[in-house]
Amino acid sequence: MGTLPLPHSSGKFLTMHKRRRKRLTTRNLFQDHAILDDIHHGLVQRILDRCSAWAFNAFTLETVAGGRSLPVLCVHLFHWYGLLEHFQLDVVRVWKLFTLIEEGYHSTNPYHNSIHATDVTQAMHCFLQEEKIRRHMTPLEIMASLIGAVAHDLDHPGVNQHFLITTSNHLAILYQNMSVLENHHWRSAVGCLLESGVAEQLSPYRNELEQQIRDLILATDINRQQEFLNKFRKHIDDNTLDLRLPENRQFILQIALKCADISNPTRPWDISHKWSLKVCDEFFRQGEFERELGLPVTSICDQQSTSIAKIQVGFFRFVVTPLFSEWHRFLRSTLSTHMIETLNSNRRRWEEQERAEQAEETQTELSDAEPEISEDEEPTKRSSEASTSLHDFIPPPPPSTITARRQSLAVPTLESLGVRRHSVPVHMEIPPGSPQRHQPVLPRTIYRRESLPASATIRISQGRSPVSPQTESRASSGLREEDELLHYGSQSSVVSSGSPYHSSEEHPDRPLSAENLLPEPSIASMSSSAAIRHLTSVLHGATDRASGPSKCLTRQQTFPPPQPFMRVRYMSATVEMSTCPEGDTSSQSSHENLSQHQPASYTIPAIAVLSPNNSRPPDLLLPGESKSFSNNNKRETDITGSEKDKEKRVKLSESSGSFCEKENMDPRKLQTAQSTPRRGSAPVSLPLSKPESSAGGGFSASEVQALRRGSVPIELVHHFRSFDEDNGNEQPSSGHIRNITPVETNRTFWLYQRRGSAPVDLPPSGNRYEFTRHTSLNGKASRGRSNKKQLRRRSSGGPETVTGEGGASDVLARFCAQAQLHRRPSESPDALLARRRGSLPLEVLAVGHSGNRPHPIGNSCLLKNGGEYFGAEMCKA
Ligand SMILES: Nc1ncnc2c1ncn2[C@@H]1O[C@@H]2COP(=O)(O)O[C@H]2[C@H]1O
Ligand SMILES: [Zn+2]
Repeated sequence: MGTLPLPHSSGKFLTMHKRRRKRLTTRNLFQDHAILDDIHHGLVQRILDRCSAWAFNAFTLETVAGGRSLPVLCVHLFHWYGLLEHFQLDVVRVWKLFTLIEEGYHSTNPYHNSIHATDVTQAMHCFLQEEKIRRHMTPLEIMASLIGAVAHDLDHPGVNQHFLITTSNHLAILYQNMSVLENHHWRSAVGCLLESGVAEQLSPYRNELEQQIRDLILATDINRQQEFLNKFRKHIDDNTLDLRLPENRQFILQIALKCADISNPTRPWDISHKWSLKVCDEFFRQGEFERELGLPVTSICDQQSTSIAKIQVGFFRFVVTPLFSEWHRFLRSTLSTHMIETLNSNRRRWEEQERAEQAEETQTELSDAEPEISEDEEPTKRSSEASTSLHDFIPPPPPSTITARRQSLAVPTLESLGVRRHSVPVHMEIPPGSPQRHQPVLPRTIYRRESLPASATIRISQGRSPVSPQTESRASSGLREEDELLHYGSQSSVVSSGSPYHSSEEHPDRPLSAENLLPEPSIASMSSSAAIRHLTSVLHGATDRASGPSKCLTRQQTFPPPQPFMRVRYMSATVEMSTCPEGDTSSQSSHENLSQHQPASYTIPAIAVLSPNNSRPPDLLLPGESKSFSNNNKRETDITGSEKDKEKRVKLSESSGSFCEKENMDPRKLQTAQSTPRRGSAPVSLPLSKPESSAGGGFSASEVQALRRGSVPIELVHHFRSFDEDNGNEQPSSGHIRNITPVETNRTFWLYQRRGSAPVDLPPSGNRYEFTRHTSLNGKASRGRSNKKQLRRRSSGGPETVTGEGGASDVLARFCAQAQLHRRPSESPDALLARRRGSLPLEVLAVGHSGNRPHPIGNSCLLKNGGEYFGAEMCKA
């Protein structure tokens, strides 16, 4: 057997440090004047005001927040719960934390992107508001829940654990095939906490916080569904969930996050449907990767043999309904009743669609001449016809899994070494040099054969290959060989010595490489063996040290350091900030390593400059009377503390100088820009002449149209109409849009110039530009990037662009009117132009701009207004 010149493990693992970054939001608009704003402040506020409603639409928030729904929602919630005040957190660091998390999501994933994180976090927030839960939770638990929810899929590569194991991805090796993704998500979350400096501010609580986040994120491993469900059922049966006990609270939060993670089927149909399409898009994309790699295609990822409706019916039936039934049994609330009803109604719609598809298929089959099916083809055909089964979603654990389940990062046992699963199909005997390696030479059945322990390999290869009579009959009943084989340990972990294909060190020529086939090298490329050793030692070292959260593991330690310029975008002032304040000497070598790449100092986002005071608005405090909150917390609400704080932040802002406008620019151009500061979101080529006087000293509509770039996507109008209808509000939507609470002009942040939204290198406005969506089905658009200058949306698959035709001008006019509202009376048009309003005076939106008073924990305000939770039917009822 010759050696195959395959790309071996020197590939870069492009995860958080080097993925394509979100770009500035620029929407598609085929009009002479660019009239789109990054952020629609009033709309953002309006959505945030209703973010406790189950009808929440994360896609809409993503659109109106200019692709920043994640930090906008999270900072808002942190403030709303009073966590900033309670833990004396610097809002700048908190903003940075959520920005890092947002950046850590792959915007190219159709489903596992930052909008999913926003959605899950909002669902978690709704659950935290449930009376049964709310009254027991401590601030630390609330904070852990929010961070756990928002980071629960951080740096998700858009393929599942099975794919990572099959392609011997270094993460699978690092985490020994156990909750591979979930382990990675929580380690990445810890990295963000450290890098943002929030961990430093939380040092008294850090161990506990990290532990809670870990428990929460690891619980989202869908492979552990049955384990949690059984335990949950038993608790409810025995009535043993006394939430005064911390361990019970932790367990309920785990269940809550699991529910939040798969709550999309319980959302109103239009939202739920959209999520269904997105998740299937991602499944099918993985199926394409598998096919390209010549791997057996995972059944639910095989677009040729299944359908979206089939997947949904299976998922609703086998995964969501069992969990939500128990969740409802536990909560017995209006919300849980509503969720179950919506789930059932959505499920009926998918079942209907599935029936229609089947009827169509039958008709086609009847009208076509039936081709003869050979014996060999039979199983494939049958399996493709079979409906989705439980094990397509949740592989059954091996018998010993529940009791002997290995903790993440546990040292492998001899037994586990003995049962290592090969990462190639056991029947696949393709010589290393063969060009067939990269071709789908296997008969395209859905049988997975790659995950066998050595013993099983032998047994099966000696038997009637590839399908035993038993499995054949299972296949015809919708179950597959893989279901059987999974009992050999799909969850059994592995570190590997036995496998000829395992270690990149011993076998640099990998039998299969995804690296050169996949458009996103982040999915499949491998770390070098040295890197793996290093990573493992860092992680194991960290675990061993504290048998808990690591003190000094930063993202830079886990992966190569971020390129410095990537951070600059978010910065305007520079402060010295140690990434590892504890200075744990045991990890010094890693730090030394890193320091070579790391910039000596960290910077803080422009918001410190934009609004020095908004980190602690006086009206948004956690209620002192909350009993649970007084536990183990040293709240300082005295004036001295506040003053000190203010001073500290003002200092930060002073040091920032005039950099505040430049976070959206290519840092290489910063210097030039300093002398010619940008002036907001108008296209740079737009002549900024002073308009003729108009009535009331403002702009005429056409002038404003020429000057503003903002507009609102048409579908937002529909959204607000339907949102209000859903919530039993009869006011027409146009009225709502006109009545959006205007930004209060006396707010501090209006004193600051807005941050621009037009990329500085935008070509002159006379040209027509090509705008592209960031993602498309199967990410193809993003793969075939041309050299042309393209403006990409920052958001990933949020609701779409607006063309500015027809109704858009109407909407625009209203927004122009709003623009006038925002003016200060004495302000000249030039001053208006000079003021920059876009790019998120971030928490300003979420915090400073809040029209409503908060609903702190312990306050039953939201529950009183129960209609806010639900859609129209509930309200009417
Ligand atoms: N509507 C859906 N249809 C099918 N699978 C889903 C759906 N929603 C979520 N999932 C799956 O459930 C998993 C829950 O954990 P993840 O978010 O990691 O990945 C999710 C998807 O794989
Ligand atoms: Zn998820």
